[in-house]
Amino acid sequence: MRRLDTTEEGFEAKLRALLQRDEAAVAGISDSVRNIIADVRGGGDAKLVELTRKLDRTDLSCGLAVTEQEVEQAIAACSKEALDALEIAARRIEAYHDRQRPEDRRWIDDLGVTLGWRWTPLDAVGLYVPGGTAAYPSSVLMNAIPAKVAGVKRIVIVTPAREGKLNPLVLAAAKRAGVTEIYKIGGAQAVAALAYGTETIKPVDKIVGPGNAYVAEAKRQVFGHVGIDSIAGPSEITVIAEGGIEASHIAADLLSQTEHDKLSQSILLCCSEVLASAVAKAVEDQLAEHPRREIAETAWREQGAIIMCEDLADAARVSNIIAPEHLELCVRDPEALLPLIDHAGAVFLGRHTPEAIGDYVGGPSHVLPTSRAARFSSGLSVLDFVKRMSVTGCPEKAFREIGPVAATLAEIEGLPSHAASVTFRLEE
Ligand SMILES: NC(=O)c1ccc[n+]([C@@H]2O[C@H](COP(=O)([O-])OP(=O)(O)OC[C@H]3O[C@@H](n4cnc5c(N)ncnc54)[C@H](O)[C@@H]3O)[C@@H](O)[C@H]2O)c1
Ligand SMILES: N[C@H](CO)Cc1c[nH]c[nH+]1
Ligand SMILES: [Zn+2]
Repeated sequence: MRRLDTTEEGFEAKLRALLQRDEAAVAGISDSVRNIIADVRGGGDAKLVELTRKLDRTDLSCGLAVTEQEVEQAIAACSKEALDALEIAARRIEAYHDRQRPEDRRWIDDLGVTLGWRWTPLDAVGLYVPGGTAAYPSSVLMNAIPAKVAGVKRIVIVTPAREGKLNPLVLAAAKRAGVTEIYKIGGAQAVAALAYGTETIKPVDKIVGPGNAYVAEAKRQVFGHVGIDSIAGPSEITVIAEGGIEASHIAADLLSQTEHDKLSQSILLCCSEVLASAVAKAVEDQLAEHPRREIAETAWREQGAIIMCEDLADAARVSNIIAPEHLELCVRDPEALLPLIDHAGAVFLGRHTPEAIGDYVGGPSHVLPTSRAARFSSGLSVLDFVKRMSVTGCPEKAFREIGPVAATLAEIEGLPSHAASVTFRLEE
């Protein structure tokens, strides 16, 4: 873990170096991801079976797809408590995303031209649900519900089966959210299969969802051939905390994201030395007992940081440079600080809103931009699953008014058929 102070010399350069984390990691894996994608394009199902045997120790020679019977058996194996929790989360996520449906617009301008736009859903989307070191039923809901609300008809999940097993609640969540196909594949090979198709898996139009560095890099590489959402890679959290907040709570919040991945990043911004030291100690105490210690400790030691700031406004300034996936405002008056925050995937207000609420049950999707992508992109939403088509309609009178403008500009651009398509009609 690094200790920094915003008043020290060269602070911004040191901060930017700290944030450079997965560029370095990606540099090491981008060639192997490229090879995996090429292999799957050339080798189809057989290559998927071979790579899954090697990387996930799972034999898929009997089939890649999860059957309806497997889904029903999985649901029967889930406890009532788990299914009830899933249902409450699903309803809250649906209610939030229902409000995100964009509206069509139509109007007639001064010249009588009909103008507007229509939103239409994508035909087929692929949702990546991580499954390497943990199972993520919550990510099924957070990916699939926005797609369903948008009206996507074909919703395909890929998720790795660790040693042949899928978490039953992952399948229950897929059924609850209206997923149409599920394949037991993960990593870059799953992204390649969704993008280019295989004998069994028809290609999709867009691939969304979080995953580790292999998944994030594969999405980057297939972008253009298919659409993608943001790059939602190894999880991150920044906490702005004020003195007086319980240190063990903040420590748990920081570890809640380092426990995802060795490449995860947790950063505390605070103005109190007493709090900074108490949180550092509480993190060590919690790590000592941590069931995922190797992952959480590596991420905290390699990428974690405590940054001393002059005041809350200074902390907000630093947070905007970090542009974290998740930002907790653990302060007495979070609403007063919120207007100073410009870049974060999701913001959590006040000490009773730990980030884990957002991971499971708050309502917004937890699929969020990482690695500073919150500077230019947003978390997954209904808008990721729809497109906007513009609409223009000229009655003859309006055509005769604006047609000559089009013809003039077409002539200037040296495009005679463009001009003719207008002038022929004007001469009618
Ligand atoms: N940003 C978000 O919205 C968000 C949400 C949930 C989870 N996450 C992140 O998702 C990630 C989940 O990671 P995970 O590893 O548990 O699951 P994962 O499903 O993302 O990755 C597992 C796959 O990685 C591939 N892989 C692993 N090692 C490989 C190697 N050496 N060569 C080639 N391929 C390899 C394998 O194919 C395996 O199936 C974490 O980084 C977590 O922080 C992010
Ligand atoms: N924090 C993750 C997004 O970075 C989402 C998640 C799912 N389960 C637990 N956490
Ligand atoms: Zn999480």
